[in-house]
Amino acid sequence: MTNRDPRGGDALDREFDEALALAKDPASQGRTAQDSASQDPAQRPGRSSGASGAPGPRGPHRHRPATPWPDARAIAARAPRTSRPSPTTLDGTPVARPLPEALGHVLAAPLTALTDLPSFDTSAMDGWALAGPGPWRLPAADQSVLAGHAEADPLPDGHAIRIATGARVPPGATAVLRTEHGAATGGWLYAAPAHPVSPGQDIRPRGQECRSGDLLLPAGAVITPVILGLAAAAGYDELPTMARPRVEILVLGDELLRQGLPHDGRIRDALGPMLAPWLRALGAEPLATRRLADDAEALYAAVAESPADVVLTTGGTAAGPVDHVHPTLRRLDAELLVDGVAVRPGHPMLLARLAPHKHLVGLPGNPLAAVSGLLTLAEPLLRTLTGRPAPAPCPAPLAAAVHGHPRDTRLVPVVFREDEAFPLRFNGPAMLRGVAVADGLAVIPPGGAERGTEVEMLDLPWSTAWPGPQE
Ligand SMILES: Nc1nc2c(c(=O)[nH]1)N[C@H]1C(S)=C(S)[C@@H](COP(=O)(O)OP(=O)(O)OC[C@H]3O[C@@H](n4cnc5c(N)ncnc54)[C@H](O)[C@@H]3O)O[C@H]1N2
Ligand code: MOO
Repeated sequence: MTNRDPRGGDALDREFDEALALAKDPASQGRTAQDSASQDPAQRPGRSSGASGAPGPRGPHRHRPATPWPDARAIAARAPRTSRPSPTTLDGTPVARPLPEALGHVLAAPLTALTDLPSFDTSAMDGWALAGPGPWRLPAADQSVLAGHAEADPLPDGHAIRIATGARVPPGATAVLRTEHGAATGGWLYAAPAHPVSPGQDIRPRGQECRSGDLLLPAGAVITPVILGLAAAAGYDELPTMARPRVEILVLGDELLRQGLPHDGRIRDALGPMLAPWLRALGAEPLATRRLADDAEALYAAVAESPADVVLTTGGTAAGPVDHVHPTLRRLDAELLVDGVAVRPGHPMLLARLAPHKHLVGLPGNPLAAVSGLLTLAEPLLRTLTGRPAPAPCPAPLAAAVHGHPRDTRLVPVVFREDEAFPLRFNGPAMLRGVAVADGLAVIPPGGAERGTEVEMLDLPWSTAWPGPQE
């Protein structure tokens, strides 16, 4: 929202530089934001969650005590658990989806095999099914056992018959001889001397991969194309999936244009196009992306009336004259679970409970700060709501030293090359240029990290399937 304090993202950099200077000043060493706030009662919270100890939505922002970044993520991941009857689906009922529609959803129940796989003894190669030691007598007519046909007649000892890959092996057959390893002459089949036949060779026995009832996948697996294939092979026509949390995106700001070039102090909305597909990749169902003017009443009505499980706002989180998110939350008597996070960029981000089953994530307006809020608060919240497991930590060594903030965690876009994470330029709070080419975001602890230090990495979810049509 442009018509307020014009500090914006550059102010962060100034604040950051000031903070670095402060950190070098021995007189200020060790004085934290928490300390500053505890000396100033005006900074203390209004209504806030006991879970987080996060401050309320009042007061200026510069020295507001912020929730440490790891705690903020943990609070977001826990938030739905305290208010939902079941951790599996939004109302506890799985949604059955036909296989073609199940891609990218989360399995709501373990996937158990409905059949043996293979479901019959099958030939692994094109060649001959044979019984006992050779040579083997071939049928008078040119007969073959083909895939997809009923079981062939039993094969007597000393006999062979042509067989195709995937065909049912006739009863009595003891092995399959590959076409290239045998010779048929004068009604007899001979194995090449270099390829003597061993019992069971090139027969896939029934149940080799699984028996009916075997556990193939646990509940909580994200359904990939391969899982669709496995489920079909195992006899499924539809899969039980978790209900997806519905998300409504409210993009705030009079200055935002939906098309064309920036002009007259107005800029393009960079978040509207990004958020719905990103949220879909995180397993949510975006209901709508609404652009709202800087109007307190419009925001109040939109949040109060939203049918979504999660309302996601962008902009308006700070302390400017048209930053309406905090006043709106106060008016709705929302419970602030996180109000400001000790992370750069993105520190004004917030998480509130509007009702037992309805949460609001407030992302800052600066685009990289919004990405930071998405990964810090929306991702763990949606992970719990969708029943997805927490990603396994995958730290990587930094290919270069990264300056840290004295108190706050930093999230820095990186690319991976030869097992090292290379920090990218263009990582300012208002910039998407770095993160657009990034493989992930490095989590830089307060104080920074030297070259070679292993730091946590946040994955970008582009490898995840995208359920449903794109907006
Ligand atoms: N007095 C203070 N001012 C600010 C603080 C603070 O602590 N005290 N924090 C700064 C930080 S850090 C950030 S981040 C921003 C967050 O501001 P808001 O969430 O209120 O966002 P806006 O003011 O609406 O916008 C900030 C900036 O981002 C641009 N913007 C907004 N929406 C979009 C969009 N959809 N696409 C592209 N760009 C967008 C907007 O034009 C502004 O330039 O507050 C600082 N101020
Ligand atoms: O500067 Mo703010 O950190 O962009 O979140």
